[in-house]
Amino acid sequence: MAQLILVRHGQSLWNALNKFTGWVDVPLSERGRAEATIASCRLSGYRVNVCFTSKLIRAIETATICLTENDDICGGKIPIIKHEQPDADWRGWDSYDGNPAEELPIFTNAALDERFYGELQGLNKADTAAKYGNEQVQKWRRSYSVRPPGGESLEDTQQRVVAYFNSRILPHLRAGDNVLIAAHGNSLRWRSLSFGESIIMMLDRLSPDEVTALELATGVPIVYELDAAGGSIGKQILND
Ligand SMILES: O=C(O)[C@@H](CO)OP(=O)(O)O
Repeated sequence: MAQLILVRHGQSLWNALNKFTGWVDVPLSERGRAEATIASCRLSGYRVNVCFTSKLIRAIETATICLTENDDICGGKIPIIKHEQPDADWRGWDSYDGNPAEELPIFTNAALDERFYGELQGLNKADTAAKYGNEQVQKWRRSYSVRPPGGESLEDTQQRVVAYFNSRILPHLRAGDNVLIAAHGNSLRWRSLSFGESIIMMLDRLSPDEVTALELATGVPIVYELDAAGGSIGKQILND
């Protein structure tokens, strides 16, 4: 049995300003870093074997704070960030095979990035609602299939997240590793997770309406207990 821990990044500087952020790489605010520290405390007693984050700094910061402010979580290992998608001018600068006995990998991949908000990125959410109407903005933000102008729908986001989850993360869970994923509101707002050809892993049995209404708090870990097949047999939200 393995544990899957999901955490939405702590508050970013643009969350604080109520701006559409998407793929814009905005760091955590002071409050966001404090939220990640609190998440780390709430995870005391839990043990993580491998971590996955998006490529965005707010998720990476959250993961590193969670894993370094509480020694127990890594079981004494050193977390090492491993970029799965090096930049075009990468010259092997972070090349290192690693030592699994001493190090805990934090894999970063754009597949876990926030939903791409296209032309809305950088705009204030309240100003945008005043300009286009609440209903339209709510559709862009929370409907399942509607894309914001030039951006991704929740469905588009979910497809890339689930494909990555199945190929990279699920094998770790099946092998019994406890996994921490630090990512984003829309990349964690999964309706279901498929396992191979069939959907056998319904972490939360949510309808499309329920999934779009789901709001994840920043910096609050959600722990799923999984059975050997990867099905959810328990869920705990660590918010107190
Ligand atoms: O701006 C964003 O990237 C996201 C998360 O903060 O916003 P929303 O809540 O509208 O999905």
